[in-house]
Amino acid sequence: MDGKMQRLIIICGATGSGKTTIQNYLASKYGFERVITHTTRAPRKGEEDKKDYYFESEESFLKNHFVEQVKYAGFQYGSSHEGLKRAFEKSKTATIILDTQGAISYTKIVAAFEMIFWYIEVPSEKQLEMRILNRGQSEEEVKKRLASVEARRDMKIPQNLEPFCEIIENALWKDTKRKIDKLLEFGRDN
Ligand SMILES: Nc1ncnc2c1ncn2[C@@H]1O[C@H](COP(=O)(O)OP(=O)(O)OP(=O)(O)O)[C@@H](O)[C@H]1O
Ligand SMILES: Nc1nc2c(ncn2[C@@H]2O[C@H](COP(=O)(O)O)[C@@H](O)[C@H]2O)c(=O)[nH]1
Repeated sequence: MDGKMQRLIIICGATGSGKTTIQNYLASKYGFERVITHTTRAPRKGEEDKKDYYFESEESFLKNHFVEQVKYAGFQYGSSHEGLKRAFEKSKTATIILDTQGAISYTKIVAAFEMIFWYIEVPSEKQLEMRILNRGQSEEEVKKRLASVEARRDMKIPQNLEPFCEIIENALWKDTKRKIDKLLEFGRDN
C-alpha cells in the first residue's frame, strides 16, 4: 500500500462527548479501521480485550513501542506503532481516539500518513453527565471521572490544538452524522 495515501483521523474531546460513537460510525459507514490503543484501566461492561483496547497490566503496558503515552484519570494510555500498523494493514484510512495531550503529540510527529484532527464538543456539561450515566457507569464513577484534571482539561479545546482541529458539535446525532459525511465528501477514495 502506498504510504502517502494513508490517513489517520484523530478524534479527541471531552469524556462522554461521543468519540467512540463517531469512531463506530466511521467504521460501519466507511469501513475505516480503528487503531486500538493500550490502557491499564479495567474493561467497562461490554468492552473486549483487543477490540476496544489492549487491556494491560502495569508491567505489560511498558513492553509496547509507543508513539505517545499519557496518564489519564490515574491510568496509563498509549498508542503504539504496532497498533497503527495493524490498522493501516486493513484500511487506508484509520481512526484513533486520543486525549488532547495525545493529539498535541501527534501534531509534532513526522509521519508517513496524513493526519486529520477532530475535536468533539457537546453543548453542556449536564448533557455530558447524562450521557455518561446512560452508558451504565455508576454516579460515583462518573463524578470521579469528570473531576479528574485530565477530564477537566479536555472539556475545552487546548489553544495549541485549535489551529489543527475541526470542531464538531455532537448535539443531535443526525446533525453530527451529516457534518461528518460532509467533511469526508472530498475523500471518497478510502
Ligand atoms: N449525539 C448524541 N446524542 C445522544 N447521545 C449520544 C450522542 N452521541 C453519543 N451519545 C451517547 O453518549 C454516551 C457517550 O458516548 P461515547 O461513549 O461515544 O463517548 P466518548 O467520548 O467515547 O467517552 P469516553 O471518552 O468517556 O470513553 C454513549 O452512551 C453514547 O451512546
Ligand atoms: N493520549 C492517549 N489518549 C488515549 C489513548 N487511548 C485512549 N485515550 C483517551 O483516554 C481518555 C480516557 O479513555 P476512556 O476509554 O477510559 O474513557 C479518553 O479521552 C481517550 O480519548 C491513547 O492511546 N493515547
